[in-house]
Parts: sequence; C-alpha cells; structure tokens
Amino acid sequence: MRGKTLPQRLVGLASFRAVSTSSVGTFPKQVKIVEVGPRDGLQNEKNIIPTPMKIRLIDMLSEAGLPVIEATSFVSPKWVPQMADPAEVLKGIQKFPGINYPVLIPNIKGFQAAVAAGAKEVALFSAASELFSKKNSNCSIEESFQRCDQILKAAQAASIPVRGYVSCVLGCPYEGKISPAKVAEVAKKLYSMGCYEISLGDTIGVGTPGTMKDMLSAVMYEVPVVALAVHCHDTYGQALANTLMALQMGVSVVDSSVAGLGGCPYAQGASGNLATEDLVYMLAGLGIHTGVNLQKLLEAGTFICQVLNRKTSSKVAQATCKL
Ligand SMILES: CC(C)(COP(=O)([O-])OP(=O)([O-])OC[C@H]1O[C@@H](n2cnc3c(N)ncnc32)[C@H](O)[C@@H]1OP(=O)([O-])[O-])[C@@H](O)C(=O)NCCC(=O)NCCSC(=O)C[C@@](C)(O)CC(=O)[O-]
Repeated sequence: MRGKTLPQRLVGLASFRAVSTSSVGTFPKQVKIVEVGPRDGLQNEKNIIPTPMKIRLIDMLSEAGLPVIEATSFVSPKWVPQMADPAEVLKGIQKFPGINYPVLIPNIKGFQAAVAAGAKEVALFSAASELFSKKNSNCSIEESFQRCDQILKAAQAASIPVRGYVSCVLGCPYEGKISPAKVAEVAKKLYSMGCYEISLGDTIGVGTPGTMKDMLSAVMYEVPVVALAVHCHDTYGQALANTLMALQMGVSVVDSSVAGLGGCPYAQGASGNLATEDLVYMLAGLGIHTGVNLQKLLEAGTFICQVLNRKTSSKVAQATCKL
C-alpha cells in the first residue's frame, strides 16, 4: 500500500503500543522537540542550497507543528559557507504563532546580526573538549565562556532568551574520551551565566546508553533536569537508544533533524542527527505528546531529500516508502 494514509496508519500503530507500555511510567508526559535540520542539517552540505529551498523547508516544518525550529546560524561565512544567508532565511520564513525560531551564533557579532534580522531567540555554543573548541570556533573553552558572557549580557538587555550547547559530551574526534565531570563543569557554567536551556551534544555520535547515563548523572548534579536537552548524532546507530535513556532519566527536550540530516563541518567523522521522524514515531508509541504531525513531517523530509538529491536517513521514512 502506498500513499498519504500510510503514516497515519503507522501513527495509529504506535499509539496502540502506548497502551501496553504505559505501565513503564518513568517517561515525561510531553516532549519538546527542537528541530535542528535547517541549521545543523544543512550546514555540512557541500553544495550551496538556494535560500528559497531553505525557507520552504522551514515553512513545511512549521506546518508539521514542530514547536522549535533552529532556522539558521549567524557564523562566519568563511568558516561555514552554507550558512552565508542567515538574514535572508530568517526574514523569508513564515513565523507561525507559538513556534520559536532560534538561530545559532558564535560571538557578539553574530548576536547583533541576528537581532538586526529579527531573531527573537539565539543559541550559543561551547564544548567539553579544548581541541574541538579550537577547531570549531578558534578559541579555548575559557575564551568561549568570555564570548558567551558578552552575548548573554547583550541578550539580557534585549530580553532575548539564550539556549546553550555543549559539544562533545560523549566523545571528541580529536581528544577521544571526555569525562562526565568536564561536561558537567561546562554545562554548569553556561547555565549559571544565564542560558535557560543546555543542550548536550554527542557531536560525533559515539555514545551509548551507558555513557549517556554516566554523563547525564554528572550533569544533573549541577543543572536541573528541566533545563537539559539532548542532541544525539547517529554515527554508531545509538541516537534513539541514547535519547530513550535520557527520557528515562527525566529529560524532556530532544534535538533532532528531519530526514536525519546533520553534522558539524569541524567534527571529522560526524554523521547525521537523530531523525525527527524516528523520534516522533517512538514518542507516539510511548504515548508521549509532541504536537507533531508525522505525515507533514515526512513530506518535509521528502522535500529536502529531493533538493539534496539523497536518500533519507530516517528509518520511519524508509519504511513508509517501502510499504
Ligand atoms: C567564531 C568564528 C567567527 C571565529 O573565527 P575567527 O577566524 O577566529 O574570527 P575573526 O574574528 O578573526 O573573524 C574572521 C572573519 O569572520 C567574520 N566574522 C566573525 N564573526 C562573524 C559572524 N558571527 N558572522 C559573520 N561573520 C563573522 C569577521 O568579520 C572576519 O571577516 P574578515 O574581516 O576576514 O572579512 C568562527 O570560528 C566561526 O564562525 N565558527 C563557527 C563554526 C560553526 O558554525 N560550526 C558549526 C556549528 S557548532 C555545531 O554544529 C555543534 C552543535 C551546536 O550542533 C552541537 C553538537 O552537535 O555538538
């Protein structure tokens, strides 16, 4: 069977399963999905994607009901040429009521440009690895804190909420293992400086549910779990399992990327993020509310895969095509 009804059938199937798993009882009732495809998903693409295609993708994701869509990044176009049109993207998208469209920024210059283009929320980043910080932002972790502090002060004055990312929380392409204590230290610092939410990034997707548990246990000593999010890349096929572990530990904010797009240009070996379609399917099966329409999400995934001329990395999208 082909056609539009299939994903709805699948959502139905997932909802049926929720009944039999409701006794687990340790999961949050509601999960906020932060869709990072338009930024994290597209930043790593070699061919420059036309601005109208980026705008169409974001509009389709809005129509699918994603509550937060990271729209673009105001970084140096010399460092990330794919993100050279952030103001055009941000100004061109439809702003749906109730949906947040944060943008990623590396420094105060990015913050000022983002606000001038109409950004109402920003996300900044640091890392739990010195070498990754140097490769990704040309600064030490300590210097990244100084940049963050400058951004946070300006953001506070402008009443702009700031989200903070910590990269390499479960491993680094340059340093290897990263200690949970180091992740906790960086997360605590960003939180205490004023980030309202800390997204913990398994940048190269090397984590397992075991290392996720150890890392989160350390971070949860320093930052309240309600202020934590997880951001799992799927290099070793562990992203969904790692996310499930985080949910069981009380995390209720999850980053993911439509069609499983993604990767950081400065993290060798990084592959795509957890696919949003797969996350939505799993959450529906657990009876957890997301407000996302899987059918419309699948259409957005199909659209961007056609633009990029590539196959989706979402298992759910692959399955619905085959059936
Ligand atoms: C931080 C810098 C700028 C330092 O880069 P730098 O070369 O040390 O900085 P600079 O101050 O010398 O600036 C170099 C040039 O960039 C310009 N510039 C400077 N800042 C900006 C700006 N904001 N917007 C536009 N242009 C900017 C600046 O004006 C100058 O232009 P020039 O004078 O040579 O013509 C650079 O390293 C950079 O942009 N890095 C960002 C790299 C990036 O975007 N990485 C991917 C995002 S992070 C990620 O993916 C991980 C995450 C968040 O998803 C979570 C996870 O998975 O772990």
